[in-house]
Formats: sequence, C-alpha cells, structure tokens
Amino acid sequence: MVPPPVTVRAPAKVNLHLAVGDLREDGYHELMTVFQALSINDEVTVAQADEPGIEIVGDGAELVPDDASNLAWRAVEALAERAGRDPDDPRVRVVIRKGIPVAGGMAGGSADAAAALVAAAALWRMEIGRDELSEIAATLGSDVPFCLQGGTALGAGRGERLVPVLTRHTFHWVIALDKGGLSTPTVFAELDRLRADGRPPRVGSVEPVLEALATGDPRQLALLLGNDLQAAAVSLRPTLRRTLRAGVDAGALAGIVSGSGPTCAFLCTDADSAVRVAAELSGAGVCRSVRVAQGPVHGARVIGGDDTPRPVPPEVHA
Ligand SMILES: C[C@@](CO)(OP(=O)(O)O)[C@H](O)COP(=O)(O)OP(=O)(O)OC[C@H]1O[C@@H](n2ccc(N)nc2=O)[C@H](O)[C@@H]1O
Ligand SMILES: Nc1ncnc2c1ncn2[C@@H]1O[C@H](COP(=O)(O)OP(=O)(O)O)[C@@H](O)[C@H]1O
Repeated sequence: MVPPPVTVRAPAKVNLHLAVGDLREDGYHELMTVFQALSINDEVTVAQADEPGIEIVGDGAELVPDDASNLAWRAVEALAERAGRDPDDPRVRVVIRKGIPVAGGMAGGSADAAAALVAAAALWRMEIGRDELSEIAATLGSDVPFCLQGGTALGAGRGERLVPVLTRHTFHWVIALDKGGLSTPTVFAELDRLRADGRPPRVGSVEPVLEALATGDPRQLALLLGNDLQAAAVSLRPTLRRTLRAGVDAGALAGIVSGSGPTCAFLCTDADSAVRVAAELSGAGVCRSVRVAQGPVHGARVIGGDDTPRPVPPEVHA
C-alpha cells in the first residue's frame, strides 16, 4: 500500500544574540548565539512517487533551486542512506511551500531541510531519535539542527551544538522583509574585512540575554539584542540603517538585523503594539513587506499528527 504523503511545518529563526568569533581552518566562524524560532513557516510535503522530483511554491520560490542541490532534497537523500534505501533514487516527490523569506537571514533553506528530514522519517516509518536526526541535520547546514529543535536555544560551535533555553514568555516581533537577499558567506566575509580594517563593535556576553529570557521582560531583552553580523549586513546594504531606525520610530522596543540579514526583526512590548508597529512600518516605505510574528514556537513537526489522514495536496501526485 502506498503510504499517505507527510507534511511538516518548520519555523524561521531570529538570532537574539549572535557573537561571531574567529574564522576557523574549516572556513566556518566560531559562534555563540541565541536562536528563537518564530511563527513564520515553510511547509514541506514528502510523498512516495514513481516520478521523483521537487517543486517549490510561494514567496520567492523562483529563487530556490529545484534540483538535487535543494537542501530539502539533500536531506531526503541523507535520510535514505540511513534507511538503507538508494540515496540516488529515493522515489519521493517533495513540495516546498515558502513562507520564510529566501536568503533573508531567517534560515529558510535550513527549515526546509529540517522539515524534509522529519517528513521522510515519518513517511518511511523509521525508528530514529531526535539526536540522530540532529546529527544528520548538522551535516546539511549549521542552522538545520535548530530548525529541527525550535523553541529558544543557545548555539555554540558553528551554531549546531544546541542547549535549550527556558523562557516563560511569548515575545512579539515585527519582521521587515527587504527587497533582495544577502548571501551568508558574503556577509561573514564582509565582517572579516571590517575586522581587518578596524574594530567594529562586538556584542557583550550572552549571560544577561539568558537572564532576560528567564524573566520574560521584553524591555529588558530589547536592551540586550545584539548581532556581530549586523555591521557587515549594513555595510553591504546601507539602506538597512533606515529600516532599523524606522521600526524604532514606529514604536518597537528595539530592532536588529536577523542573522546575516537583510531581514530586520523588531521586538515589541505586546501583540497589540506589534500590530501598530507593523502598520506604521509598512507605511514608511523602507521595506518590501512587513509581518507580525511570535516566538518561541516549536521546531519541525508533522502537521496534524502522525496518524491523521491528510488530503493529498494538489501539487503532489503520489
Ligand atoms: C548566519 C546564520 C546565523 O544563524 O544564519 P543565517 O542568518 O544565514 O540564516 C548561520 O550561522 C548560517 O548558517 P547556515 O545558513 O546554515 O550556514 P551554512 O550553510 O552552514 O554555511 C554557509 C557559509 O556561511 C559561513 N559560515 C556559516 C556558519 C558559521 N558558523 N560560520 C561561517 O563562516 C561559511 O562561509 C559557510 O560556508
Ligand atoms: N530549500 C532550499 N534548498 C537549497 N537552497 C535553498 C533552499 N532555500 C533557499 N535556498 C538557497 O540558499 C540560499 C540561502 O537561503 P536561505 O536559507 O533562505 O537564507 P539564509 O541563509 O539567509 O537564512 C539562497 O541562495 C537560496 O536560494
């Protein structure tokens, strides 16, 4: 019998704190970061199929590769290998519905990879623990283990070594999407260049951020948001300075470039304030579009539960 397709939702992330250390010999930078998963999602459906393939729909779909280089496809191949299937012929069809801005510093590709891992594991009814999935996730990208885990987490190494952070509070965000993307390696390289030329400011220690998260006070957290990549993202995209100012002028507690950018994330006092800030920011003409989001949310999860029969989405032909 053909198993029903599995659809998994995976979240975007913002880095509340992103301390970038030195360039390592393997080409990565040592990081100390605090991730938070936000209620902006991609959905990935994996279906058994005689005609394998990948399809991407939604915002920015044309910017995402629809071949074997797609991270979701690579995730399926990696899991097929673990399942003892032929990784070169996994006999599935993958459909990605983009809700996360592409190349926006919100881990869209990583979310797709995390979702594809969970979906393929459920489709093939694999007995595989989250720890092992997380190990496979880390081989696909630094942010993929976090997209799997979700919530709020401290990330070390290149961001893949995670410890969950407990928070008692839901935080309310306004997200400003920029007109184009920024390439993550280019932004890291720009930071190296800025550091070789001078001393761009570095974020402080992470402990106060963890304390603010424990109290759940957005005002306290707002004072501590920090991102070492921000100077590099602003250097490559100077208009971000105006976007960051406009969000604070609109009433946000603080604004920050999300990861490698160019998306900007604004922390607000509460849900009502976030709606007001979003309305004013979208009228300011400084960004492509504006969304309201909350965090933390859970990581990659089957929608509706493993046993719930789901209709076949029109794009998927099992
Ligand atoms: C900057 C961050 C912050 O969370 O995310 P984004 O803002 O891009 O989403 C991450 O470190 C990005 O993670 P991810 O997008 O998974 O990057 P990877 O595929 O692992 O790496 C892409 C490239 O980014 C650079 N890179 C990435 C991670 C790291 N710790 N040091 C690096 O120098 C390297 O040049 C690497 O080749
Ligand atoms: N599912 C995906 N598979 C492979 N590449 C992707 C996928 N989604 C996005 N990309 C590509 O990866 C690059 C980074 O995109 P993304 O992960 O969305 O941003 P970021 O790394 O800034 O968080 C972009 O060039 C984009 O085309």
